[in-house]
Amino acid sequence: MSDQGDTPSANAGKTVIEKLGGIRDRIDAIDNKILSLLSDRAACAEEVGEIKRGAGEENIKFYRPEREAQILRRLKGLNKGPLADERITAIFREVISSCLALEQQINVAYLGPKGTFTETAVHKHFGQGVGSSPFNQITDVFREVEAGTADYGVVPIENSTGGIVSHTLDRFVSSSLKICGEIHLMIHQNLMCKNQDMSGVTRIYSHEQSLMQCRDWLARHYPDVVKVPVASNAEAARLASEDPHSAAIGGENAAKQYALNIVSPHIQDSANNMTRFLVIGKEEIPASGNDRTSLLISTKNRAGALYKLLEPLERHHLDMTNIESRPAPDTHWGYFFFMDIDGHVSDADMQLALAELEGEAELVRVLGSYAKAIL
Ligand SMILES: O=C(O)C(=O)C[C@]1(C(=O)O)C=C[C@@H](O)C=C1
Repeated sequence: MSDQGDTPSANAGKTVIEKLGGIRDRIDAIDNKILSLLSDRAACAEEVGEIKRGAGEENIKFYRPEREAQILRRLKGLNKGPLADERITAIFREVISSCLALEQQINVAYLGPKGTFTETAVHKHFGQGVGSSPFNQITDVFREVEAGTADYGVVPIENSTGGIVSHTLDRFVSSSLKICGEIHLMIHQNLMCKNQDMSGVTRIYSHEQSLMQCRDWLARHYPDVVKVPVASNAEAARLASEDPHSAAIGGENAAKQYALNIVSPHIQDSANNMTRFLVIGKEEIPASGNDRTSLLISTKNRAGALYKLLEPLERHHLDMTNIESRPAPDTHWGYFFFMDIDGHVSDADMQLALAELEGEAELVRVLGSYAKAIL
C-alpha cells in the first residue's frame, strides 16, 4: 500500500470498511515504528543506568527531575498537535517513568489513603513506573522520607480556593528535607454514590476543603442534605460505598477505588480549581533552566522586618511569587516566612540576594530549588 493509499481521492469509491482498513494498516505500521523506537530509548536508559552505577560515586542519582523537566519542556515546545500539550506531556512522562524503572525502582510516600488527589499528583509527576505508599498524616510522609523508607514524598501545599496547607509549611521548620519538585493538579470534584441517582441520599461526606470548593453548587442543588466533613475524600467515598443513603464528593480516582457512580461531574465552584503539591526528598536538584526557589526565613517581630527582607530581592530583580507567614510559637523569633522566588539558588543574582538576606534575618534556609511544574 502506498503512503497516499487513503487520501480523499484514493478513497473515492471505497466502502467505509475499505477506508478504515487502509487507515488501520497505517496505524499498525506507525505503532511498529513507535514500539521499535521505545525499545531503543529503553536500551539507552539501561545504558545510562549502567554508567551511573559504574561511576561508583556514592549517592549517584538515578532520578533526575531537572533533566525530565528539560525533556518535557522541549517536547511541549515542539508539539504541533493535534494532541494537546497536556497529552503529549502525559505520554512522555510515562515513557520516562518506565525508563527510570529500568534503572532503579523508586518509592514515593504520599498523603493517602488511596484514591486521594495526592495519589493522582504522584502519578502525574512520577508516572506509573514508581512504587507508591499512602500515609495518613502529612508528618508521616515527612518521617518516611527522613528515615529513608521512601525515596521521595508528595504532600499538598496550597489550593487556589482553600488556601495554604499549614501542616505542610509547619513541618518544614523541624525537617531538613529539601523540596525537589512541584506538581500542579486541576481539581475536578464529583458527586458520587452507590446508586444511579441521589434519591434517598440524606448526607454528603467529603474533606472540608472539598466541601468548601463546592459550597455554592451544594447550596443550589442540595441545600437540605447534611454535609459531613471527614478526613479525606477517599474516606468519604468509602463511607458512601457502605451506605445507600450517603454520597461523597471527590475525584474520579476515589469513585473508581470504591466502585461509586459519578452522578454529577465537575461540581467545584471555580473552573480553575487547582492544588499545588510539593515533592520532598533528601537531595538538592540542579538547575533546569526554569526553576523556583523556596526559602524559610525567620525574623524578629519588629517594625519594618518584612520590608527589610523584601529589599534584597528587589535590588537583585528577583520575582517573589508567594509569601506566607506562620507564627513560631516556641522560639523568640516571632515569625517564620515562607517565600517562593523565581530562579535557582545557583544563579548569581540569587546568591547575592541570599547573602544580603542572611544579614537581615535570624535564619535563612533554602528549602529547595526545583523545576517549575510543566503543566
Ligand atoms: O538522563 C538520565 O540521567 C536518565 O536517567 C534517563 C532518564 C530518561 O528516561 O530520559 C530517566 C530517568 C531520569 O530521571 C531522567 C532521564
